[in-house]
Amino acid sequence: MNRNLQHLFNIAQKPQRLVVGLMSGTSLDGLDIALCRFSGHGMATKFELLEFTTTPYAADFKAEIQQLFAKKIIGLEKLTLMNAYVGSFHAELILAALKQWGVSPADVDMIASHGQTIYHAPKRLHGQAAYPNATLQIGDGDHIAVKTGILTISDMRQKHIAAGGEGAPLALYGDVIMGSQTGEDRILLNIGGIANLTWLPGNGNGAEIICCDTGPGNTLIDAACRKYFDMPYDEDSRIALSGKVSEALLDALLDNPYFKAPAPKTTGPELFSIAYVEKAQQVSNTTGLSLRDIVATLSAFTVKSISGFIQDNGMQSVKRILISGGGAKNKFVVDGLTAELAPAMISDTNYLGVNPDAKEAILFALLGNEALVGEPMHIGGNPAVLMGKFSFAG
Ligand SMILES: Nc1ncnc2c1ncn2[C@@H]1O[C@H](COP(=O)(O)OP(=O)(O)OP(=O)(O)O)[C@@H](O)[C@H]1O
Ligand SMILES: CC(=O)N[C@H]1[C@@H]2OC[C@@H](O2)[C@@H](O)[C@@H]1O[C@H](C)C(=O)O
Repeated sequence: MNRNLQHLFNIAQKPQRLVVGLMSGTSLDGLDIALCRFSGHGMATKFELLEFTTTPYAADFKAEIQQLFAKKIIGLEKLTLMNAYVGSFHAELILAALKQWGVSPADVDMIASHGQTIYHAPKRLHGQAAYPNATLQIGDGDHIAVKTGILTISDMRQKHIAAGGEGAPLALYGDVIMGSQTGEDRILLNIGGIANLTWLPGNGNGAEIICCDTGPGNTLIDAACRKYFDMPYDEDSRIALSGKVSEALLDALLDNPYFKAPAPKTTGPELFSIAYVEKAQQVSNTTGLSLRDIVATLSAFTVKSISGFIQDNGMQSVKRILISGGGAKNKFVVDGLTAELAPAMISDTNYLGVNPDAKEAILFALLGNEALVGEPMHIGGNPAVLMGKFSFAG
């Protein structure tokens, strides 16, 4: 047997596997690196998070990504260079993390890499009938595999699209495994740049499970903090808590067909950008609003788009909401959700033994494990496919 196939076969036969999961999200705050140990697959998956770190991106790297990020028109040379560069850079960050943890690359069975989303274009956003749903993550897996010497799986979203999905949210497959609880209606809510949630009804009926992007999470709050306060984000919601919500602007922000479209649906900063906010300000005659009131209103927008989705989609019986992602630290948002969705109990995914900051990196490690040893999961009408492309080190 060819040695690469033999290597795959050997790893798939092991009772346990060490997998590094990577996530670099829309917030561009850094690379999340999770070292996990897996056994089993599907609903019988057992995993343990052994190590986790977020390696922050330096300002110049962020600026380079931002030249491409969510932009309709960019330089093709820059894109080509960055595809290779991001893969190679992520490999360096993984090697540094492994060194710090005292783990030899030879002991890691697989890296599962999300890559960096630079453009997300579901049909509802690009609106071009002849073209399918599309999404693009850069940071080629071959560069990670060759530089680290570790088998790498990457580019997970394309198969989801090929099988009829929008390429997201892939959280569905991990949330069903990590969060289902017979007898309790639950929601797993990730508040990253974009917010997404998975509805897990306690009756165990897979056909009723919904996984969907609800709209902006932190992306607009972050963009306003960058633009108006020269700060990367609203730490501990200090700015929002010092401002006042403008109901007129909030109504204008919520007035978009995205919020009325049926689930499942996905979105990104391609739609929810500062331009979106400025247009809503014009429509609602609120261009004179104080900068603090804008941040307060954008924070309320995150709350209302999440709570509105839950109320409009028949999830009012939810007993427990478990939050992950950086938005779990946004007091304004969490308090707002608690008030809107009472009497649901709101906490974070520590309740499940899952570090809320690491959850998405764990998800990609889990999807890699599924691709290697699992079977396609049939959850309602969602694509039932094993996702990702294998890159061999040699
Ligand atoms: N102490 C804090 N107070 C308020 N907000 C915070 C705090 N810490 C982090 N955040 C928010 O969390 C964001 C980072 O979240 P996260 O890492 O989950 O995003 P991401 O993974 O890039 O996004 P996505 O899931 O959309 O890909 C920051 O940009 C900030 O908005
Ligand atoms: C295209 C893309 O990168 N989408 C991200 C983004 O960040 C949050 C939300 O939008 C979600 O749909 C998705 O990521 C998570 C990990 C997912 O697929 O579940």
